[in-house]
Amino acid sequence: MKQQISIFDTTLRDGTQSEGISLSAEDKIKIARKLDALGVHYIEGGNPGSNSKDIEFFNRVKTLQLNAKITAFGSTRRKNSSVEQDTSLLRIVESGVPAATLVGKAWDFHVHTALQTTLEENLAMIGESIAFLKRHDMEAIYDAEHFFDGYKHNPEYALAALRSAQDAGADWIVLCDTNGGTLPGEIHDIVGAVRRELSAPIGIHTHNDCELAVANTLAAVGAGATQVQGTINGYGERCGNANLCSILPNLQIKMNYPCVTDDQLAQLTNTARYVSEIANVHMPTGQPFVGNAAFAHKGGIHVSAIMKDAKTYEHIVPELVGNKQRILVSELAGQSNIISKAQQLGLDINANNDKTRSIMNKIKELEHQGYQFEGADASLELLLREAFGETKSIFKLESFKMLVERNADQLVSEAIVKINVDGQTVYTAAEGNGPVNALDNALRKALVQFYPGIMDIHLSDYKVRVIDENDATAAKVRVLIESTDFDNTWSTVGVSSNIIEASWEALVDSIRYALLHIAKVEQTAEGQRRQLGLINH
Ligand SMILES: CC(=O)SCCNC(=O)CCNC(=O)[C@H](O)C(C)(C)COP(=O)(O)OP(=O)(O)OC[C@H]1O[C@@H](n2cnc3c(N)ncnc32)[C@H](O)[C@@H]1OP(=O)(O)O
Ligand SMILES: CC(=O)C(=O)O
Repeated sequence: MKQQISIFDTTLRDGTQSEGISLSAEDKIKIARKLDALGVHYIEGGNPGSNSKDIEFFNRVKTLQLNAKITAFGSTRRKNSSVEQDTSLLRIVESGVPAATLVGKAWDFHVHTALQTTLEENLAMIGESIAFLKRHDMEAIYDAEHFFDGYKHNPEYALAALRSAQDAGADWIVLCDTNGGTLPGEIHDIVGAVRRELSAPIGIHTHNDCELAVANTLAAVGAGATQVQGTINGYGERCGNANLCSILPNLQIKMNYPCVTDDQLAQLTNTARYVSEIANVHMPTGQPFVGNAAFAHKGGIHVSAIMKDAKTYEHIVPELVGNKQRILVSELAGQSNIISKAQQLGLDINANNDKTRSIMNKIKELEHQGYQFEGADASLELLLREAFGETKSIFKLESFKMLVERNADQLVSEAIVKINVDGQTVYTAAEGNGPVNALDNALRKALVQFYPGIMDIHLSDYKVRVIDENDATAAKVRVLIESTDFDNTWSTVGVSSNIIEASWEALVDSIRYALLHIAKVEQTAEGQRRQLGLINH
Protein backbone atom coordinates (compact mmCIF):
# COMPACT_ATOMS: atom_id res chain seq x y z
CA MET A 1 0.00 0.00 0.00
CA LYS A 2 1.40 3.38 -0.97
CA GLN A 3 1.59 6.37 1.37
CA GLN A 4 -1.66 8.27 2.10
CA ILE A 5 -1.76 11.61 0.26
CA SER A 6 -3.11 14.59 2.13
CA ILE A 7 -5.50 16.63 -0.03
CA PHE A 8 -5.38 20.37 0.58
CA ASP A 9 -8.16 22.29 -1.17
CA THR A 10 -7.63 25.99 -1.83
CA THR A 11 -10.75 26.67 -3.95
CA LEU A 12 -11.94 29.20 -1.37
CA ARG A 13 -8.56 31.05 -1.41
CA ASP A 14 -6.53 30.57 -4.62
CA GLY A 15 -9.75 29.66 -6.49
CA THR A 16 -11.18 33.09 -5.73
CA GLN A 17 -8.05 34.67 -7.24
CA SER A 18 -9.47 33.46 -10.59
CA GLU A 19 -10.72 36.25 -12.84
CA GLY A 20 -14.53 36.42 -12.65
CA ILE A 21 -14.94 34.41 -9.43
CA SER A 22 -16.20 36.06 -6.28
CA LEU A 23 -17.76 34.04 -3.46
CA SER A 24 -19.89 35.35 -0.61
CA ALA A 25 -19.39 33.97 2.91
CA GLU A 26 -22.58 31.91 2.37
CA ASP A 27 -21.20 30.52 -0.94
CA LYS A 28 -18.00 29.56 0.86
CA ILE A 29 -19.93 27.75 3.61
CA LYS A 30 -21.88 25.75 1.00
CA ILE A 31 -18.70 24.81 -0.86
CA ALA A 32 -16.88 23.92 2.38
CA ARG A 33 -19.66 21.42 3.24
CA LYS A 34 -19.37 19.86 -0.21
CA LEU A 35 -15.56 19.64 -0.01
CA ASP A 36 -15.87 18.01 3.38
CA ALA A 37 -18.22 15.38 1.94
CA LEU A 38 -15.65 14.76 -0.81
CA GLY A 39 -13.17 13.91 1.93
CA VAL A 40 -10.46 16.53 1.42
CA HIS A 41 -8.22 16.83 4.46
CA TYR A 42 -7.67 20.60 4.49
CA ILE A 43 -9.96 23.42 3.38
CA GLU A 44 -8.18 26.74 3.00
CA GLY A 45 -11.05 29.13 3.69
CA GLY A 46 -9.47 32.46 2.78
CA ASN A 47 -7.37 35.27 4.09
CA PRO A 48 -8.66 36.80 7.36
CA GLY A 49 -6.12 39.64 7.01
CA SER A 50 -7.64 40.57 3.64
CA ASN A 51 -11.38 41.18 4.06
CA SER A 52 -14.32 40.95 6.44
CA LYS A 53 -16.12 38.40 4.24
CA ASP A 54 -13.38 35.88 5.00
CA ILE A 55 -13.53 36.75 8.71
CA GLU A 56 -17.30 36.06 8.60
CA PHE A 57 -16.60 32.71 6.90
CA PHE A 58 -14.14 31.67 9.63
CA ASN A 59 -16.63 32.66 12.35
CA ARG A 60 -19.43 30.66 10.74
CA VAL A 61 -17.46 27.59 9.68
CA LYS A 62 -16.44 26.95 13.30
CA THR A 63 -20.04 26.05 14.14
CA LEU A 64 -20.14 23.25 11.54
CA GLN A 65 -19.04 19.75 12.42
CA LEU A 66 -16.60 19.21 9.53
CA ASN A 67 -13.99 16.47 9.35
CA ALA A 68 -11.63 18.54 7.20
CA LYS A 69 -9.19 20.87 8.91
CA ILE A 70 -10.01 24.52 8.17
CA THR A 71 -6.93 26.61 7.44
CA ALA A 72 -6.43 30.35 7.18
CA PHE A 73 -4.02 31.94 4.71
CA GLY A 74 -1.63 34.85 5.10
CA SER A 75 1.93 35.86 4.45
CA THR A 76 5.04 36.01 6.59
CA ARG A 77 5.30 39.16 8.70
CA ARG A 78 6.04 42.50 7.00
CA LYS A 79 9.71 43.42 6.70
CA ASN A 80 11.40 45.24 9.59
CA SER A 81 8.50 44.68 11.98
CA SER A 82 7.52 42.25 14.71
CA VAL A 83 5.14 39.30 14.49
CA GLU A 84 3.23 40.49 17.58
CA GLN A 85 2.25 43.63 15.68
CA ASP A 86 1.56 42.06 12.30
CA THR A 87 -2.16 42.50 11.57
CA SER A 88 -2.28 39.61 9.10
CA LEU A 89 -0.77 37.15 11.60
CA LEU A 90 -2.96 38.47 14.42
CA ARG A 91 -6.12 38.03 12.29
CA ILE A 92 -5.10 34.44 11.55
CA VAL A 93 -4.74 33.62 15.23
CA GLU A 94 -8.01 35.44 16.06
CA SER A 95 -9.85 33.43 13.42
CA GLY A 96 -9.63 30.44 15.77
CA VAL A 97 -8.72 27.89 13.08
CA PRO A 98 -6.42 24.97 13.94
CA ALA A 99 -4.04 25.45 10.99
CA ALA A 100 -2.62 28.25 8.85
CA THR A 101 -0.65 28.55 5.64
CA LEU A 102 1.93 31.31 5.37
CA VAL A 103 3.33 32.25 1.99
CA GLY A 104 6.96 33.37 2.12
CA LYS A 105 9.58 34.19 -0.48
CA ALA A 106 12.05 31.49 -1.57
CA TRP A 107 13.51 33.25 -4.65
CA ASP A 108 16.29 35.79 -3.99
CA PHE A 109 15.13 37.89 -6.97
CA HIS A 110 11.70 38.30 -5.33
CA VAL A 111 13.26 39.24 -1.99
CA HIS A 112 15.24 42.03 -3.65
CA THR A 113 12.56 43.15 -6.13
CA ALA A 114 9.13 42.53 -4.58
CA LEU A 115 9.92 42.77 -0.88
CA GLN A 116 12.85 45.16 -1.36
CA THR A 117 14.64 43.81 1.65
CA THR A 118 17.72 41.75 2.47
CA LEU A 119 18.05 38.00 2.12
CA GLU A 120 18.70 37.69 5.87
CA GLU A 121 15.58 39.69 6.79
CA ASN A 122 13.43 37.42 4.59
CA LEU A 123 14.80 34.31 6.38
CA ALA A 124 13.97 35.96 9.70
CA MET A 125 10.44 36.84 8.45
CA ILE A 126 9.83 33.17 7.57
CA GLY A 127 11.27 31.68 10.78
CA GLU A 128 9.64 34.17 13.17
CA SER A 129 6.22 33.92 11.51
CA ILE A 130 6.14 30.11 11.59
CA ALA A 131 7.35 30.14 15.21
CA PHE A 132 4.52 32.61 16.04
CA LEU A 133 1.90 30.13 14.75
CA LYS A 134 3.52 27.31 16.71
CA ARG A 135 3.46 29.42 19.91
CA HIS A 136 -0.29 29.68 19.35
CA ASP A 137 -0.55 25.88 19.05
CA MET A 138 -1.44 25.97 15.40
CA GLU A 139 -0.47 23.58 12.64
CA ALA A 140 1.92 25.62 10.46
CA ILE A 141 2.15 25.15 6.71
CA TYR A 142 4.86 27.07 4.85
CA ASP A 143 4.06 27.80 1.18
CA ALA A 144 7.49 28.44 -0.34
CA GLU A 145 6.50 30.92 -3.04
CA HIS A 146 8.39 30.63 -6.39
CA PHE A 147 10.40 27.77 -4.91
CA PHE A 148 11.24 26.10 -8.25
CA ASP A 149 12.33 29.34 -9.96
CA GLY A 150 14.29 30.22 -6.83
CA TYR A 151 15.97 26.81 -6.73
CA LYS A 152 16.99 27.08 -10.40
CA HIS A 153 18.61 30.50 -9.82
CA ASN A 154 20.05 30.10 -6.32
CA PRO A 155 19.54 26.65 -4.81
CA GLU A 156 21.41 27.48 -1.59
CA TYR A 157 19.12 30.39 -0.81
CA ALA A 158 15.92 28.54 -1.79
CA LEU A 159 16.89 25.68 0.53
CA ALA A 160 17.84 28.16 3.29
CA ALA A 161 14.28 29.55 3.13
CA LEU A 162 12.87 26.04 3.61
CA ARG A 163 15.26 25.33 6.49
CA SER A 164 14.23 28.53 8.20
CA ALA A 165 10.61 27.29 8.19
CA GLN A 166 11.55 23.75 9.19
CA ASP A 167 13.76 24.91 12.07
CA ALA A 168 10.91 27.08 13.36
CA GLY A 169 8.67 23.99 13.52
CA ALA A 170 6.74 24.04 10.21
CA ASP A 171 4.53 20.94 9.96
CA TRP A 172 4.54 21.02 6.17
CA ILE A 173 6.90 22.60 3.63
CA VAL A 174 4.97 23.21 0.42
CA LEU A 175 6.97 23.83 -2.75
CA CYS A 176 5.16 26.28 -5.03
CA ASP A 177 5.50 26.63 -8.79
CA THR A 178 3.96 30.06 -8.46
CA ASN A 179 4.51 31.23 -12.06
CA GLY A 180 3.54 27.82 -13.46
CA GLY A 181 6.55 27.68 -15.78
CA THR A 182 8.31 24.54 -14.55
CA LEU A 183 8.27 21.23 -16.46
CA PRO A 184 7.41 17.82 -14.94
CA GLY A 185 10.98 16.43 -15.19
CA GLU A 186 12.35 19.48 -13.37
CA ILE A 187 9.68 19.19 -10.67
CA HIS A 188 10.51 15.52 -10.14
CA ASP A 189 14.26 16.16 -9.82
CA ILE A 190 13.94 19.21 -7.56
CA VAL A 191 11.40 17.60 -5.20
CA GLY A 192 13.75 14.58 -4.97
CA ALA A 193 16.69 16.89 -4.13
CA VAL A 194 14.66 18.72 -1.44
CA ARG A 195 13.63 15.47 0.17
CA ARG A 196 17.29 14.52 0.57
CA GLU A 197 17.94 17.84 2.36
CA LEU A 198 14.88 18.17 4.64
CA SER A 199 13.08 16.02 7.16
CA ALA A 200 9.69 17.86 7.21
CA PRO A 201 6.92 16.43 5.02
CA ILE A 202 6.75 18.03 1.57
CA GLY A 203 3.70 19.40 -0.25
CA ILE A 204 3.23 20.66 -3.80
CA HIS A 205 1.33 23.69 -5.12
CA THR A 206 1.40 24.25 -8.88
CA HIS A 207 -0.12 26.68 -11.36
CA ASN A 208 -1.35 25.89 -14.85
CA ASP A 209 0.41 28.48 -17.02
CA CYS A 210 2.00 25.76 -19.22
CA GLU A 211 -1.07 23.50 -18.83
CA LEU A 212 1.12 21.26 -16.71
CA ALA A 213 -0.22 21.83 -13.20
CA VAL A 214 -1.75 18.35 -12.93
CA ALA A 215 1.28 16.63 -14.53
CA ASN A 216 3.62 18.61 -12.26
CA THR A 217 1.63 17.64 -9.17
CA LEU A 218 1.75 13.95 -10.11
CA ALA A 219 5.49 14.24 -10.79
CA ALA A 220 6.01 15.76 -7.33
CA VAL A 221 4.04 12.95 -5.67
CA GLY A 222 6.11 10.43 -7.64
CA ALA A 223 9.21 12.08 -6.12
CA GLY A 224 7.88 11.92 -2.56
CA ALA A 225 5.53 14.88 -1.93
CA THR A 226 2.72 13.78 0.38
CA GLN A 227 0.50 16.86 0.41
CA VAL A 228 -1.22 18.06 -2.74
CA GLN A 229 -2.69 21.53 -2.99
CA GLY A 230 -5.23 22.34 -5.68
CA THR A 231 -8.72 23.59 -6.43
CA ILE A 232 -11.98 22.19 -7.77
CA ASN A 233 -12.08 22.62 -11.58
CA GLY A 234 -8.58 24.17 -11.43
CA TYR A 235 -9.82 27.66 -10.54
CA GLY A 236 -7.02 30.00 -9.51
CA GLU A 237 -4.81 32.98 -10.28
CA ARG A 238 -4.17 33.60 -14.04
CA CYS A 239 -4.49 30.22 -15.87
CA GLY A 240 -5.53 28.52 -12.67
CA ASN A 241 -4.32 26.12 -10.06
CA ALA A 242 -3.78 22.37 -10.18
CA ASN A 243 -7.17 20.77 -10.80
CA LEU A 244 -8.09 18.42 -7.95
CA CYS A 245 -10.82 16.89 -10.14
CA SER A 246 -8.07 15.39 -12.30
CA ILE A 247 -5.43 14.92 -9.60
CA LEU A 248 -7.64 12.88 -7.25
CA PRO A 249 -8.65 10.15 -9.73
CA ASN A 250 -5.18 10.03 -11.29
CA LEU A 251 -3.53 9.54 -7.90
CA GLN A 252 -6.08 7.11 -6.55
CA ILE A 253 -7.17 5.09 -9.58
CA LYS A 254 -4.07 5.21 -11.81
CA MET A 255 -1.20 5.56 -9.33
CA ASN A 256 -2.74 3.69 -6.36
CA TYR A 257 -2.10 6.42 -3.79
CA PRO A 258 -4.91 6.42 -1.22
CA CYS A 259 -6.46 9.91 -0.99
CA VAL A 260 -10.17 9.62 -0.12
CA THR A 261 -12.55 6.65 0.17
CA ASP A 262 -14.06 5.14 -2.97
CA ASP A 263 -17.50 6.43 -1.97
CA GLN A 264 -16.06 9.92 -1.59
CA LEU A 265 -14.32 9.71 -4.97
CA ALA A 266 -17.73 8.90 -6.48
CA GLN A 267 -18.85 12.37 -5.29
CA LEU A 268 -16.28 14.04 -7.56
CA THR A 269 -18.47 14.85 -10.58
CA ASN A 270 -21.27 16.16 -8.42
CA THR A 271 -18.80 18.32 -6.43
CA ALA A 272 -17.24 19.77 -9.61
CA ARG A 273 -20.67 20.70 -11.02
CA TYR A 274 -21.92 22.08 -7.72
CA VAL A 275 -18.89 24.34 -7.30
CA SER A 276 -19.14 25.54 -10.91
CA GLU A 277 -22.81 26.45 -10.29
CA ILE A 278 -22.00 28.43 -7.15
CA ALA A 279 -18.96 30.09 -8.76
CA ASN A 280 -21.16 30.82 -11.79
CA VAL A 281 -18.52 29.53 -14.19
CA HIS A 282 -19.54 27.33 -17.10
CA MET A 283 -17.77 23.94 -16.96
CA PRO A 284 -16.06 22.87 -20.19
CA THR A 285 -18.06 19.87 -21.46
CA GLY A 286 -14.83 18.07 -22.29
CA GLN A 287 -13.32 18.51 -18.83
CA PRO A 288 -11.53 15.25 -17.99
CA PHE A 289 -13.22 12.84 -15.56
CA VAL A 290 -16.11 15.15 -14.52
CA GLY A 291 -17.22 16.95 -17.71
CA ASN A 292 -20.50 16.13 -19.39
CA ALA A 293 -18.60 14.78 -22.41
CA ALA A 294 -15.86 12.98 -20.45
CA PHE A 295 -17.55 9.66 -21.24
CA ALA A 296 -19.77 10.74 -24.17
CA HIS A 297 -19.40 8.71 -27.35
CA LYS A 298 -20.23 10.22 -30.72
CA GLY A 299 -18.40 8.45 -33.55
CA GLY A 300 -20.32 5.44 -34.88
CA ILE A 301 -17.21 3.22 -34.71
CA HIS A 302 -16.71 4.12 -31.04
CA VAL A 303 -20.33 3.41 -30.09
CA SER A 304 -20.36 0.12 -31.93
CA ALA A 305 -17.32 -0.99 -29.90
CA ILE A 306 -18.44 0.29 -26.50
CA MET A 307 -21.70 -1.61 -26.87
CA LYS A 308 -19.52 -4.72 -27.02
CA ASP A 309 -17.30 -3.64 -24.11
CA ALA A 310 -17.09 -0.12 -22.64
CA LYS A 311 -13.35 -0.57 -22.04
CA THR A 312 -12.78 -0.19 -25.80
CA TYR A 313 -13.17 3.61 -25.51
CA GLU A 314 -13.25 4.36 -21.77
CA HIS A 315 -10.07 4.62 -19.72
CA ILE A 316 -11.92 4.12 -16.41
CA VAL A 317 -15.41 3.12 -15.32
CA PRO A 318 -17.19 6.54 -15.23
CA GLU A 319 -19.12 5.69 -12.06
CA LEU A 320 -15.83 5.58 -10.09
CA VAL A 321 -15.82 9.38 -10.26
CA GLY A 322 -19.62 9.71 -10.24
CA ASN A 323 -19.91 10.38 -13.96
CA LYS A 324 -21.82 8.34 -16.54
CA GLN A 325 -21.54 7.10 -20.08
CA ARG A 326 -23.50 9.02 -22.73
CA ILE A 327 -24.25 8.11 -26.33
CA LEU A 328 -24.57 11.03 -28.70
CA VAL A 329 -26.57 10.95 -31.89
CA SER A 330 -25.45 13.16 -34.77
CA GLU A 331 -24.47 12.97 -38.43
CA LEU A 332 -21.39 11.01 -37.27
CA ALA A 333 -23.62 8.27 -35.88
CA GLY A 334 -23.79 4.75 -37.14
CA GLN A 335 -26.71 2.45 -36.38
CA SER A 336 -25.10 1.51 -33.03
CA ASN A 337 -25.67 5.05 -31.70
CA ILE A 338 -29.35 4.92 -32.70
CA ILE A 339 -29.86 1.42 -31.33
CA SER A 340 -28.23 2.25 -28.03
CA LYS A 341 -30.25 5.46 -27.62
CA ALA A 342 -33.53 3.77 -28.63
CA GLN A 343 -32.89 0.87 -26.26
CA GLN A 344 -32.36 3.34 -23.40
CA LEU A 345 -35.86 4.63 -24.19
CA GLY A 346 -37.27 1.11 -24.08
CA LEU A 347 -37.95 0.97 -27.85
CA ASP A 348 -37.70 -2.40 -29.56
CA ILE A 349 -35.03 -1.90 -32.19
CA ASN A 350 -32.55 -4.14 -33.98
CA ALA A 351 -29.48 -3.77 -36.13
CA ASN A 352 -29.62 -3.89 -39.92
CA ASN A 353 -33.34 -3.41 -40.37
CA ASP A 354 -35.10 -0.84 -42.54
CA LYS A 355 -36.49 1.14 -39.63
CA THR A 356 -33.04 1.68 -38.05
CA ARG A 357 -31.57 2.70 -41.39
CA SER A 358 -34.42 5.06 -42.14
CA ILE A 359 -34.14 6.76 -38.69
CA MET A 360 -30.38 7.11 -39.20
CA ASN A 361 -30.84 8.64 -42.64
CA LYS A 362 -33.46 11.05 -41.34
CA ILE A 363 -31.15 12.23 -38.53
CA LYS A 364 -28.26 12.70 -40.96
CA GLU A 365 -30.50 14.63 -43.34
CA LEU A 366 -31.84 16.88 -40.55
CA GLU A 367 -28.29 17.51 -39.23
CA HIS A 368 -27.32 18.45 -42.79
CA GLN A 369 -30.12 21.03 -42.71
CA GLY A 370 -28.67 22.50 -39.50
CA TYR A 371 -30.38 20.57 -36.68
CA GLN A 372 -28.13 19.28 -33.94
CA PHE A 373 -29.41 16.46 -31.80
CA GLU A 374 -26.50 15.85 -29.46
CA GLY A 375 -27.57 18.96 -27.51
CA ALA A 376 -31.31 18.35 -27.94
CA ASP A 377 -32.09 15.03 -26.29
CA ALA A 378 -35.84 15.70 -26.10
CA SER A 379 -36.21 16.45 -29.84
CA LEU A 380 -34.24 13.28 -30.57
CA GLU A 381 -36.50 11.24 -28.28
CA LEU A 382 -39.60 12.63 -30.05
CA LEU A 383 -38.10 11.75 -33.42
CA LEU A 384 -37.39 8.17 -32.30
CA ARG A 385 -40.79 7.69 -30.64
CA GLU A 386 -42.48 9.12 -33.71
CA ALA A 387 -40.76 6.45 -35.84
CA PHE A 388 -42.28 3.85 -33.49
CA GLY A 389 -45.75 5.46 -33.59
CA GLU A 390 -45.52 6.43 -29.92
CA THR A 391 -46.51 10.08 -30.27
CA LYS A 392 -49.86 11.66 -30.96
CA SER A 393 -50.80 15.06 -32.31
CA ILE A 394 -51.53 17.48 -29.44
CA PHE A 395 -52.84 20.41 -31.45
CA LYS A 396 -52.88 21.86 -34.93
CA LEU A 397 -51.53 25.35 -35.48
CA GLU A 398 -53.96 27.57 -37.37
CA SER A 399 -51.88 30.76 -37.08
CA PHE A 400 -49.75 32.91 -34.82
CA LYS A 401 -48.96 36.63 -34.92
CA MET A 402 -46.23 38.63 -33.19
CA LEU A 403 -46.35 42.30 -32.23
CA VAL A 404 -43.37 44.23 -30.88
CA GLU A 405 -44.18 47.73 -29.70
CA ARG A 406 -41.81 50.40 -28.42
CA ASN A 407 -43.69 52.84 -26.21
CA ALA A 408 -42.28 55.70 -24.12
CA ASP A 409 -41.10 53.46 -21.28
CA GLN A 410 -40.44 50.01 -22.62
CA LEU A 411 -40.40 47.50 -25.44
CA VAL A 412 -43.47 45.21 -25.21
CA SER A 413 -43.83 41.90 -27.05
CA GLU A 414 -47.20 40.31 -27.64
CA ALA A 415 -48.12 37.00 -29.29
CA ILE A 416 -51.52 35.93 -30.63
CA VAL A 417 -51.95 32.20 -31.16
CA LYS A 418 -54.80 30.31 -32.84
CA ILE A 419 -54.70 26.52 -32.44
CA ASN A 420 -57.07 23.61 -32.83
CA VAL A 421 -57.27 20.94 -30.13
CA ASP A 422 -59.51 17.93 -30.85
CA GLY A 423 -61.62 19.96 -33.29
CA GLN A 424 -61.98 22.95 -30.93
CA THR A 425 -60.41 26.27 -31.99
CA VAL A 426 -58.68 28.22 -29.23
CA TYR A 427 -57.54 31.81 -29.64
CA THR A 428 -55.24 33.43 -27.05
CA ALA A 429 -52.97 36.43 -26.66
CA ALA A 430 -50.19 36.97 -24.13
CA GLU A 431 -47.37 39.38 -23.42
CA GLY A 432 -43.79 38.50 -22.61
CA ASN A 433 -40.43 40.09 -21.93
CA GLY A 434 -39.43 39.17 -25.48
CA PRO A 435 -41.13 37.64 -28.55
CA VAL A 436 -40.27 34.03 -27.66
CA ASN A 437 -41.41 34.45 -24.08
CA ALA A 438 -44.69 35.97 -25.36
CA LEU A 439 -45.17 33.08 -27.80
CA ASP A 440 -44.48 30.55 -25.04
CA ASN A 441 -46.98 32.26 -22.70
CA ALA A 442 -49.69 32.42 -25.41
CA LEU A 443 -49.26 28.77 -26.41
CA ARG A 444 -49.38 27.52 -22.84
CA LYS A 445 -52.40 29.70 -22.09
CA ALA A 446 -54.19 28.08 -25.03
CA LEU A 447 -53.28 24.54 -23.96
CA VAL A 448 -53.75 24.76 -20.20
CA GLN A 449 -57.49 23.95 -20.23
CA PHE A 450 -56.70 20.64 -21.97
CA TYR A 451 -53.39 19.87 -20.24
CA PRO A 452 -53.26 21.54 -16.78
CA GLY A 453 -49.75 20.10 -16.05
CA ILE A 454 -48.34 22.47 -18.64
CA MET A 455 -48.30 25.37 -16.18
CA ASP A 456 -45.43 23.73 -14.19
CA ILE A 457 -43.13 24.02 -17.19
CA HIS A 458 -40.95 27.02 -17.95
CA LEU A 459 -38.05 27.88 -20.22
CA SER A 460 -34.70 27.83 -18.41
CA ASP A 461 -32.29 28.62 -21.25
CA TYR A 462 -32.45 29.87 -24.81
CA LYS A 463 -29.56 29.84 -27.28
CA VAL A 464 -29.40 30.99 -30.89
CA ARG A 465 -26.64 30.08 -33.32
CA VAL A 466 -26.27 31.36 -36.87
CA ILE A 467 -25.60 28.29 -39.01
CA ASP A 468 -24.20 29.69 -42.22
CA GLU A 469 -22.44 32.88 -41.22
CA ASN A 470 -21.62 33.74 -44.86
CA ASP A 471 -25.27 34.45 -45.64
CA ALA A 472 -25.43 37.21 -42.97
CA THR A 473 -29.06 38.08 -42.10
CA ALA A 474 -30.41 35.58 -44.64
CA ALA A 475 -28.60 32.74 -42.87
CA LYS A 476 -30.42 29.96 -41.06
CA VAL A 477 -30.50 29.99 -37.28
CA ARG A 478 -30.57 27.08 -34.89
CA VAL A 479 -32.46 27.67 -31.64
CA LEU A 480 -31.85 25.44 -28.64
CA ILE A 481 -34.36 25.71 -25.82
CA GLU A 482 -33.91 24.22 -22.39
CA SER A 483 -37.09 23.69 -20.36
CA THR A 484 -37.67 22.53 -16.83
CA ASP A 485 -40.52 21.38 -14.58
CA PHE A 486 -38.26 21.68 -11.47
CA ASP A 487 -37.65 17.91 -11.34
CA ASN A 488 -36.38 17.44 -14.91
CA THR A 489 -34.63 19.46 -17.57
CA TRP A 490 -34.83 18.77 -21.31
CA SER A 491 -33.57 20.41 -24.50
CA THR A 492 -35.17 20.84 -27.89
CA VAL A 493 -34.06 22.26 -31.23
CA GLY A 494 -35.58 24.24 -34.10
CA VAL A 495 -34.06 25.45 -37.37
CA SER A 496 -35.27 28.07 -39.81
CA SER A 497 -34.14 31.15 -41.66
CA ASN A 498 -36.57 33.00 -39.35
CA ILE A 499 -35.65 33.12 -35.69
CA ILE A 500 -39.31 33.16 -34.55
CA GLU A 501 -40.10 30.09 -36.66
CA ALA A 502 -37.05 28.24 -35.30
CA SER A 503 -38.03 29.21 -31.74
CA TRP A 504 -41.62 28.06 -32.33
CA GLU A 505 -40.40 24.69 -33.52
CA ALA A 506 -38.19 24.20 -30.46
CA LEU A 507 -41.00 25.45 -28.20
CA VAL A 508 -43.56 23.02 -29.63
CA ASP A 509 -41.10 20.12 -29.26
CA SER A 510 -40.54 21.13 -25.64
CA ILE A 511 -44.30 21.05 -24.91
CA ARG A 512 -44.85 17.79 -26.83
CA TYR A 513 -42.02 16.18 -24.87
CA ALA A 514 -43.40 17.42 -21.54
CA LEU A 515 -46.92 16.19 -22.31
CA LEU A 516 -45.63 12.82 -23.48
CA HIS A 517 -43.92 12.38 -20.13
CA ILE A 518 -46.88 13.70 -18.12
CA ALA A 519 -49.03 11.12 -19.97
CA LYS A 520 -46.52 8.35 -19.20
CA VAL A 521 -46.43 9.23 -15.48
CA GLU A 522 -50.26 9.26 -15.40
CA GLN A 523 -50.42 5.90 -17.22
CA THR A 524 -47.98 4.34 -14.74
CA ALA A 525 -49.94 5.72 -11.77
CA GLU A 526 -53.21 4.41 -13.25
CA GLY A 527 -51.59 1.01 -13.84
CA GLN A 528 -50.46 0.92 -10.21
CA ARG A 529 -53.91 1.93 -8.93
CA ARG A 530 -55.45 -0.81 -11.09
CA GLN A 531 -53.01 -3.39 -9.69
CA LEU A 532 -53.90 -2.33 -6.15
CA GLY A 533 -57.60 -2.79 -6.98
CA LEU A 534 -58.37 0.90 -6.55
CA ILE A 535 -59.88 1.02 -10.09
CA ASN A 536 -62.32 -1.68 -11.20
CA HIS A 537 -62.79 -1.06 -14.92
C1 LIG B 1 1.32 33.62 -4.56
C2 LIG B 1 0.02 34.02 -4.00
O1 LIG B 1 -0.99 33.76 -4.56
S1 LIG B 1 0.07 34.86 -2.55
C3 LIG B 1 -1.59 35.30 -2.21
C4 LIG B 1 -2.01 36.45 -3.03
N1 LIG B 1 -3.34 36.80 -2.66
C5 LIG B 1 -3.72 38.04 -2.45
O2 LIG B 1 -2.94 38.96 -2.59
C6 LIG B 1 -5.15 38.26 -2.09
C7 LIG B 1 -5.32 38.93 -0.76
N2 LIG B 1 -4.50 40.12 -0.63
C8 LIG B 1 -4.92 41.27 -0.04
O3 LIG B 1 -6.07 41.39 0.40
C9 LIG B 1 -3.94 42.39 0.10
O4 LIG B 1 -2.95 42.28 -0.89
C10 LIG B 1 -3.27 42.36 1.51
C11 LIG B 1 -4.34 42.68 2.58
C12 LIG B 1 -2.66 40.99 1.83
C13 LIG B 1 -2.16 43.39 1.59
O5 LIG B 1 -2.67 44.61 1.17
P1 LIG B 1 -1.73 45.96 1.24
O6 LIG B 1 -1.20 46.09 2.62
O7 LIG B 1 -2.56 47.07 0.72
O8 LIG B 1 -0.50 45.65 0.31
P2 LIG B 1 -0.41 45.38 -1.26
O9 LIG B 1 -1.39 44.32 -1.61
O10 LIG B 1 -0.48 46.63 -2.06
O11 LIG B 1 1.09 44.86 -1.43
C14 LIG B 1 1.55 43.70 -0.82
C15 LIG B 1 2.61 44.05 0.23
O12 LIG B 1 2.94 42.82 0.87
C16 LIG B 1 4.35 42.59 0.82
N3 LIG B 1 4.55 41.16 0.71
C17 LIG B 1 4.35 40.38 -0.37
N4 LIG B 1 4.66 39.12 -0.06
C18 LIG B 1 5.03 39.11 1.23
C19 LIG B 1 5.46 38.09 2.09
N5 LIG B 1 5.55 36.83 1.69
N6 LIG B 1 5.78 38.42 3.36
C20 LIG B 1 5.67 39.70 3.77
N7 LIG B 1 5.26 40.71 3.00
C21 LIG B 1 4.95 40.40 1.74
C22 LIG B 1 4.78 43.33 -0.44
O13 LIG B 1 6.15 43.61 -0.40
C23 LIG B 1 3.92 44.58 -0.37
O14 LIG B 1 4.50 45.46 0.57
P3 LIG B 1 4.83 47.02 0.21
O15 LIG B 1 3.49 47.65 0.13
O16 LIG B 1 5.65 47.45 1.35
O17 LIG B 1 5.53 46.98 -1.09
C1 LIG C 1 1.00 30.26 -2.41
C2 LIG C 1 0.59 30.36 -3.81
O1 LIG C 1 -0.59 30.47 -4.10
C3 LIG C 1 1.60 30.27 -4.84
O2 LIG C 1 2.78 30.38 -4.55
O3 LIG C 1 1.21 30.12 -6.01
